[in-house]
Amino acid sequence: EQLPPRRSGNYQPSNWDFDFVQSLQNEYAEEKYIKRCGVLKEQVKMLLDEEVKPLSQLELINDLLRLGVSYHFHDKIESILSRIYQGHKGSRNDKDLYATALEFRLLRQHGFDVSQDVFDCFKDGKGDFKPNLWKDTKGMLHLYEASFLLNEHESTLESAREFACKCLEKNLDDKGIDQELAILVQHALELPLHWRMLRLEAKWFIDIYEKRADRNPTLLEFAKLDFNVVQATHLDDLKYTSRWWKSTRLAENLTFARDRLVENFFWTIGVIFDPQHGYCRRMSTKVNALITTIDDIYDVYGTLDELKLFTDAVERWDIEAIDQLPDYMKICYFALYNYVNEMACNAAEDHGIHPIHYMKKAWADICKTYLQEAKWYHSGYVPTLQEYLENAWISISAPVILVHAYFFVTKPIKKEALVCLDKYHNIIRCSAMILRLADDLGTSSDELKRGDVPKSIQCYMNEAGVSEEEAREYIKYLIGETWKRMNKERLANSPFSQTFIEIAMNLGRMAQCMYQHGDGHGHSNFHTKERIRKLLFEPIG
Ligand SMILES: CC1(C)[C@@H]2CC[C@@]1(C)[C@@H](OP(=O)([O-])OP(=O)([O-])[O-])C2
Ligand SMILES: [Mg+2]
Ligand SMILES: [Mg+2]
Ligand SMILES: [Mg+2]
Ligand SMILES: [Mg+2]
Ligand SMILES: [Mg+2]
Repeated sequence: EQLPPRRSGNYQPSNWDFDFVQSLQNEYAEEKYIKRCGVLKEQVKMLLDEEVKPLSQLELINDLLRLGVSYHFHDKIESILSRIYQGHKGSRNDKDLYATALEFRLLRQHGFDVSQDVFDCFKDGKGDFKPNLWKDTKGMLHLYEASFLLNEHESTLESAREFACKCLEKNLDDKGIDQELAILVQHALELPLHWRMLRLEAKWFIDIYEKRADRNPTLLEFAKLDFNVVQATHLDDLKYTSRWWKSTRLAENLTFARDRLVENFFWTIGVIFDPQHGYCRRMSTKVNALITTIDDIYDVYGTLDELKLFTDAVERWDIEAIDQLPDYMKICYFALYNYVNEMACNAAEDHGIHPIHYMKKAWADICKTYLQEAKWYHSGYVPTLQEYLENAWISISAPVILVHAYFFVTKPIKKEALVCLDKYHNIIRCSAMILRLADDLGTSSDELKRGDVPKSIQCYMNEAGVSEEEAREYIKYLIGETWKRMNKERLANSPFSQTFIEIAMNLGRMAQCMYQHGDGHGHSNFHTKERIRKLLFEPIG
């Protein structure tokens, strides 16, 4: 019978074509720069050794973190923070607000479970923060940033965030505010440091640091050179994935789907920028590209009957299932089956653990949630927010992304971690929820225009009878609530490595960055193009 007209995502062709990507050059891969970087790194290491005052040590560590070079000194930073943590544990806090907040944030950020009670000395008899603190803009700024490291039920940090927000917004209006501080305050109020994409933050902060009167010239040169050397590594990874994407021929055969190789790679920069993890970026880009294509088959192009066939084929994970599929699905299923099996083989270890079980389960799980959304769409059913989210934290693809990333960065694989992968451990659920909520804030307007399942915003509007503006505020509130749970996961003794936990948290950060100004992925907008140019195509001068 006459097929219903297929929807379209009205997606534009890719901003960057294959030849452009392959033509990109970056001189910072040359030996002379690598050597210079090594010399500067040793000099910066001595800076760390020479600092003896705890506050100076913390300030230097904070600069290293924000400049994006702390990954070079991970062990040294850990030992300095551990000594500070042990030294101040249980003793009465005699530092000013700025030092207290800076120490609290750095310790929590590195997994030290320092208590929120360190802030009690800044509260009055009624338990509120002392009003005379609001003039201390620098202290307020660091209290604000520290408050985002809170776990659930930490009321002191909740009130710290509210108090600091109010004071900082008021101080911004104050003509007398120090201009350098005002820039830091504006940046913080836009998005707290804890939620920011690390590479973008490094690029931004290097510019700020360059203008600081107390900058250390060696550290500045090192930060700029390291940023460029890392960028050269990323460019090699991008070129590899671009050749792979062309070889799949998915973009030319499935023209209804998003052709977003560079954006799919850009996600991996946000997830894991460390130069040594190029393999993870290359493989994760393949996963992202497959997800993007399959997501569009379910969201845009497939009829319900076709989608049931595809879902069944993925659940069976059997190349024979390809015969039951329509031609356009055959191409995609063949690519999924081959590339995932290939990645599983490469990740397989000798002690009899084969990743394919976990990888194919993740794909079956996501396709089932995709099918559920398609059924809701085609029946016109509007789920409650709860019903929608129980399905959508999986359909946003974070479990697929993180299960695969686990095998790309973990050697040897730990058996107890595999159980946590299989049942999607909390750190995966929190990361997925943040990605979902941020994605809906950024993409749901366009998705609804072309036709898609009602997203979290629309489900909440329908259920609570509120305006879109109020629903969006509520979704942002839920992102904040989810971060509290994710912060706790960092401190809990999880079966996962710090690297994997950072990957999960960075996926949430990347989502908030990608969708900060609307849909940065599908209709890659000005901000995404700018960010990709700054991070991937343009060395720091
Ligand atoms: C990498 C991703 C997070 C994943 C594939 C592309 C995305 C940007 C997003 O695409 P979207 O169509 O917005 O997902 P959904 O809303 O259809 O679940 C889902
Ligand atoms: Mg296209
Ligand atoms: Mg592209
Ligand atoms: Mg979609
Ligand atoms: Mg979808
Ligand atoms: Mg979306």
